[in-house]
Amino acid sequence: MVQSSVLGFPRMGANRELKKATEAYWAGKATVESLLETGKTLRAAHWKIQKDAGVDLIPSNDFSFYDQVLDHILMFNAIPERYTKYNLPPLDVLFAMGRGLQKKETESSPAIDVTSLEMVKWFDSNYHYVRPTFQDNQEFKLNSTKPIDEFKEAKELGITTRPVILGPVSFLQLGKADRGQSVTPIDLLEKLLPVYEELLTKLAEAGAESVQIDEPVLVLDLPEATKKAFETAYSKLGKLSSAPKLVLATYFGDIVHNIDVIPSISHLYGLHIDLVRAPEQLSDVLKAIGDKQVLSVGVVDGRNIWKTNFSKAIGLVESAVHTIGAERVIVATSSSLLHTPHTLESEKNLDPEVADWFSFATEKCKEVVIIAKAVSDGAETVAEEIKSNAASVTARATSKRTNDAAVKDRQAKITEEMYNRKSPFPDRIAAQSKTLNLPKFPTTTIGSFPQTSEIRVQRNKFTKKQITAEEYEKFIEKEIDDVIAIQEEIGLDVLVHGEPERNDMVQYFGERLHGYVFTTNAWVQSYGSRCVRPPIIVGDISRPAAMTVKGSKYAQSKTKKPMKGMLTGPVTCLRWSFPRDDVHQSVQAEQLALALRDEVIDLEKAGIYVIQVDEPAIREGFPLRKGKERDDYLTWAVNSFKLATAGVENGTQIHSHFCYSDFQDMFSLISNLDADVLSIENSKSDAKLLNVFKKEEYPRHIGPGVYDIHSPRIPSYDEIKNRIEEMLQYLKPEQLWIDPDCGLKTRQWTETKPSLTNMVNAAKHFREKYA
Ligand code: MET
Ligand SMILES: [Zn+2]
Repeated sequence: MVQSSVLGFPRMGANRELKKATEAYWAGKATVESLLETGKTLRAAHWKIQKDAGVDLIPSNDFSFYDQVLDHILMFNAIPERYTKYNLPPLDVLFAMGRGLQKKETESSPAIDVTSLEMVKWFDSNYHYVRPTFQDNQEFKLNSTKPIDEFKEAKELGITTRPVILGPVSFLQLGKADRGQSVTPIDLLEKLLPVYEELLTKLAEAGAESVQIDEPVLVLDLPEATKKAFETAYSKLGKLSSAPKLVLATYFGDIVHNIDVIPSISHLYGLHIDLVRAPEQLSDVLKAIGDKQVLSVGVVDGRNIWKTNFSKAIGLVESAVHTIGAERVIVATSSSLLHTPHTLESEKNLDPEVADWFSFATEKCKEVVIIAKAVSDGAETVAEEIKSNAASVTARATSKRTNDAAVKDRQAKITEEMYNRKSPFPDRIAAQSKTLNLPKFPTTTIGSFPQTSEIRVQRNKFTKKQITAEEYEKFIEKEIDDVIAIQEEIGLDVLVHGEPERNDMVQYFGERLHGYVFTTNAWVQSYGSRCVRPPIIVGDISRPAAMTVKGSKYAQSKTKKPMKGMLTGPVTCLRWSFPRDDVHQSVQAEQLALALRDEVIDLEKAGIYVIQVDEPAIREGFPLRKGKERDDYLTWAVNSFKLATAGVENGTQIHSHFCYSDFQDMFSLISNLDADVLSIENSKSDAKLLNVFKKEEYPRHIGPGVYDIHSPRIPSYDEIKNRIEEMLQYLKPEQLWIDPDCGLKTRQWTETKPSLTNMVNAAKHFREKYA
C-alpha cells in the first residue's frame, strides 16, 4: 500500500486569520490568549482539511506564529542575550527576534530597543526565514516542547500526525555567527545533537510513530565538513533506542551531487525527494538507497498553483514502486504547501476556464490521495478523477489562452542586434548629456512617492466602481502635479511621476498584459505576518496597448526637467508571479521582455528620454547551485533585460534599480545589463562593497543609495555628505548619481521632504567642490 503525505500546510488560514490575529496582538489590541486560541483553531482546521481529504501522513509542528526556523531557534535556546535580558514571555522573545522590539520605559520595566535577527530568503522561494545566529560559546537546551504539544493537540482531536522538525545539519548550515563572533555553525553539531535526541525521545513517548526531519541543504553545494556532519548526526539519531521513524526530507532541487551522503542516512526509515523540481534524480536515488529504506516521492508541486498532471505523476510513482515495491513508497507534495494559497474555493471571480487548471493547498491534499490510491488500488478505482484531470490538462495545453501563435512567431524572429544598444556607452553618454543636460552628481529618486491613505481610498473606490475612470484619472493627475511641484521645489534633477496609480509593481503591469490572471484571495506568506498575492502567468504574454505612456507623457508635460519613465523588468515580473510550469522560465521572461520593449520604445516616442526598468528580483532568481542552470540563467536573465531596453536611441538613458548592495558574486550579471545608470541600495551596508565597481573598472553611472528608506529617520545633510565622500573613494565623481536606497512609497511626506532636501543640498556641495 502506497501511503499519501503532505510535508506542511499553509498557516495563515483561509482568510489570513493568523495575520490579523498576530497584528492585533502586536498592536496591543488583542490578548496573548486570543492569539494562542486563533493558532489552535487554525491548526485544528488545517488538520481536518487533510484528514477529510484522506491524507495518511499529516504534518504537525508545521504551524508557526512567525517562522518555523525561528521556532527552532527558540526551541534549542539559541537566543542571543540581547533578547533574553528583559525576561519577556517566550512568545514575545520570539517576536522580538523576528521583528525587533522598541518599547518606552515604564514604571515597571526599562526601555527596550532591539533590532531583529537577520531575515533571509528560504532557498529560491519568496518565503523568508529568520537566520539562526550563534555565539562562540554557544550552548543548547530543549527550551520549548512545541512539536510535542502540537502532536498531542492533534491526537486529542483524533488525528495522528507526523511532526515536522528542521534537521540539525540544515539548522546549523543555514545559520551564521552572531555579530562579533567567529564560530563556524556546523562545528556546533556535537553540542546540538543531544537536544535532538531528547526531542525525538519525547516525541516517541508522546506516541509519534514517525517524524519528518527536513534537511533541505542537501540540494545545495555543500562543504566537506557539512557532508560529514550528516554522517555524524544521522548515525546517532538513526540509532536511538526509542525514537520515531525518521523520514529525512529534501526539496527544491536534486540531491544527486550529494549522493555520497545517502549511505550515512541509510539507517533512517526513509528519504523524501522533490520530483517536481528534479524528476531525473529518481533513478539515481533509487540506486543509492538501501534495500529497506522508504522513498517519499514529491510529485505534487508545493511551490506552484497548477493542477498536477496525474498521468505523469502516477508514472513516476509507479516506476519507484516497480523498483522497490509499494510498501516502500510514499506519495507526497514536493515540499511544504506553505508556498501555495489556502484554497481555490475562495476564488469566486476567476474565469472558470482557467480556474479549472489550478490547484491550491486544499486541493493538492486531495491530489496526493488520489495518486496514492491509483497506484495502490489501480487506476480504475479513481477513474472519474483521472478522467477529469486529463480533461483539464488537455484543455490547458490546447487553450487559446495558453498559446498565442503571434507571440511565438515574434519570439522566433528575435535577432542578435535586438539585444544591443546602437552604440557603446561612451557614445551614448555623450548623446545623453545633450538630450538631458544634467549637472554633475545628478539627483533623482527610485520611483514611488508616499502612498498616502488618500491614494488608497481613491483606488479602492475606483476598484469598487464607486468613482468613474475619469474621476480616478483626474485624482491621479492631481497627485502627479503635486509630486512634480514638490520635486521642483526640492531641486531634484531627474523627476518621477511618483507611481500613485500602482498598487503593486508587478500586478500593475500584469493587469495590462495578456497572459496574466489575478486572484482575489490567493495569499501566500512572505515573512512573519506579511503575505503576498502573486499574479499568475497562464499563457503567452503580449501587450495589447501601451501601459504607462499616457501617464508619463502627462507628467513630462508638467515640467521642463527630464521625467523618468518607470517600468518593472521582465525577470522581476516573472519571479514575483506564479510562473507557468509548461514552458521554461526563460521563454516567459523573453515574452515579458518583448512586451516591455514595445513600451520602452513608445515611451521614447512620447518624449520620455530617461527610462528606468527595475529588476529587484534578478538576484533571487539566481539558481541555488553552481553549474549549467546558473550559467544559463546569467544568459537569459541578462538577455531579457537587454531585449526590453536596447531598442532606444543613444540619447535615451536607460536606468535600472536593485534593492541590495552586495554584487560580489554577480558582478558580471549586473555589468552585462549595459544599463546607463544603476541605482542600488547602499546606505545600510559598508561603502566598501562599492569597491567591486572600482576593481572591475565599471564604466557606467551608479547611484548607490545615500539613505535608508525603510526607516522614518531623517538623514542629516552632514550624514549624507559624509556618505557621498565615502562613495567617492570607490567611484569617480563623473559616474556618481545621488539617490535614496529604494522607492519612498512606505514613507510619510513629513519625512520624505526634509530627507530629499538634505540629499539635494549634499549633492550641491559636491557639485561646487568638483566644479
Ligand atoms: C522594490 S524596488 C521598487 C522600485 C519602484 N520603482 C519604487 O520606487 O517603488
Ligand atoms: Zn528597490
